[in-house]
Amino acid sequence: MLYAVKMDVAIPRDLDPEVRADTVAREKAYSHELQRGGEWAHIWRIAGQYSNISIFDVTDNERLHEILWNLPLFPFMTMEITPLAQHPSDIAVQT
Ligand SMILES: O=C(O)CC1=CCC(=O)O1
Repeated sequence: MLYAVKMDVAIPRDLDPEVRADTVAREKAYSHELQRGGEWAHIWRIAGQYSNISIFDVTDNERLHEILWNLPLFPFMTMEITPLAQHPSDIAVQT
């Protein structure tokens, strides 16, 4: 199942700089691991914002929840999740 996830990051300005750097580094490593495994299919920066739009290719809602819940930056994010279905006009899937 495919999902588009918009993640808006808001790290408190008074967070200890070492904790911030460690959390961001762990977020990157976690994301890379999931990208290599194929479940985090795309990640795009939204220009001018500390936000991204990502595409996840996962088995079900529970797996998506598990992935998102375990993001190191999860406590500092708000998310908007959109389930995706094939579009009938997509030439890649027309028969
Ligand atoms: O910077 C972001 O948009 C948050 C984030 C998600 C994966 C990652 O490495 O950073």
